[in-house]
Amino acid sequence: MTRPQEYDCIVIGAGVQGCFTAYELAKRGKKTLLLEQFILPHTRGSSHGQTRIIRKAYEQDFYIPMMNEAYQLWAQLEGEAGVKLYRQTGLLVMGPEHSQGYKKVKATLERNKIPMVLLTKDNFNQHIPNVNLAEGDSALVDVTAGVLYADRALKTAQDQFKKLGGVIRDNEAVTDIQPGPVVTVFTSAGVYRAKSAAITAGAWANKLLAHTGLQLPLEVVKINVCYWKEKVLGTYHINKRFPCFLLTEGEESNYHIYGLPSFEYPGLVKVCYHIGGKTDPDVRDEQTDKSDIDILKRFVARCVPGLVPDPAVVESCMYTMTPDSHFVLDHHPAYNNIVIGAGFSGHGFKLGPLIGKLLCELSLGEMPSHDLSPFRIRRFQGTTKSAL
Ligand SMILES: Cc1cc2nc3c(=O)[nH]c(=O)nc-3n(C[C@H](O)[C@H](O)[C@H](O)COP(=O)(O)OP(=O)(O)OC[C@H]3O[C@@H](n4cnc5c(N)ncnc54)[C@H](O)[C@@H]3O)c2cc1C
Ligand SMILES: O=C(O)[C@@H]1CCCC=N1
Repeated sequence: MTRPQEYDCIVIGAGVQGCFTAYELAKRGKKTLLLEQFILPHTRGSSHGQTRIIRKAYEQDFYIPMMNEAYQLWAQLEGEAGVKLYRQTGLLVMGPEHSQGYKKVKATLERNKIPMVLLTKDNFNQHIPNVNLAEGDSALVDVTAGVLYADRALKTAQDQFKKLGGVIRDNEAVTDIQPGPVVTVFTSAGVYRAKSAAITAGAWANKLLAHTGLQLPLEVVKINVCYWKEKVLGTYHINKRFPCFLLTEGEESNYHIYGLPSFEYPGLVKVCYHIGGKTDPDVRDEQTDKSDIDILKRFVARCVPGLVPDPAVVESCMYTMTPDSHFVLDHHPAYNNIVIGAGFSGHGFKLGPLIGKLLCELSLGEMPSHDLSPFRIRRFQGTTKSAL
């Protein structure tokens, strides 16, 4: 029998969080193995596709220092790799003026002195043509927000990791984890041992954690990623400075609608619903709920009149939700040398480089460089299942 290969750290799952965790560990000189169940690149998890929104418009203050550093880390990676990963578009935030969500986002931006433009009913269409602001809604623009080139970002993180000597083994599913002072990881193709392991398995987190006797209160949902055709080509194009947009709340569940300008597919604008039907990641496509598409059709017809109100393309992606929609970034409660990055709740991409840095710090037993109390497992007291 061949001896297990030895590493400083094994990262399980090569989505955005695993790629950046592995890259940070390699930057710190650690011999690192990144394991991925599918052949890379793939479209079965949560990190695929060409675009993601980056923004500071959050309801909670604690994301602001994290986002400040995330922007710096994205720029640093662009410089190191000589690749463009971010394009500024601004994010239009719309919602009823006195609603909780809208007020909270506006207050967070104001309190933290984030560049922002408040739009009025009268000047709204000068700035944002071809969009109907709903009756009673207010609007603001988070100026530094924009688009991240998601697939390109993943490839860049993987390439930089490999340049630093990191090893990626794809098409190799982890089948068991044996915790201990040295962690042993069994895959479909071999056995590996390391001083520490990072579990960044996205929608499969609980399946992996079951091997360590832990279950987190995570719910996996399938998101229908919808693209809508412009009636006149270019109306909502990124080059015409059409921004990303987000609805905080409003009539008919509008809280959950967001969009990006056209450019990734010619003539198509991405407009999606932030809620999906429950699914199992191994049989994602058995979830066929399309009730979100009816909500989106009505929104598009009413508020984005330059689009055909029927989706031209529908792709699939998954969110892994926590009960409070904040992430899990923590040590395993029973095994300090296993760290967990999970439950990114549909908004973790923009923070990928920082999450990689934080999981790396946790793996190395260092004090994390941001306050991780909102992301601790113990906040779920009573809802985690442990067989330990
Ligand atoms: C439609 C959509 C739109 C989004 N929009 C935004 C946005 O605008 N802005 C933003 O910031 N975020 C956004 N997000 C959220 C963001 O994309 C996710 O939070 C992020 O991609 C999660 O990354 P991850 O690495 O945790 O998961 P994943 O990308 O799913 O990575 C986990 C990996 O682990 C692998 N794996 C699992 N089990 C095993 C195993 N046993 N062995 C080996 N490998 C395994 C999987 O195959 C997978 O590749 C969006 C998500 C979706 C779906
Ligand atoms: O994280 C984000 O910025 C976006 C916003 C809307 C829903 C999904 N992700």
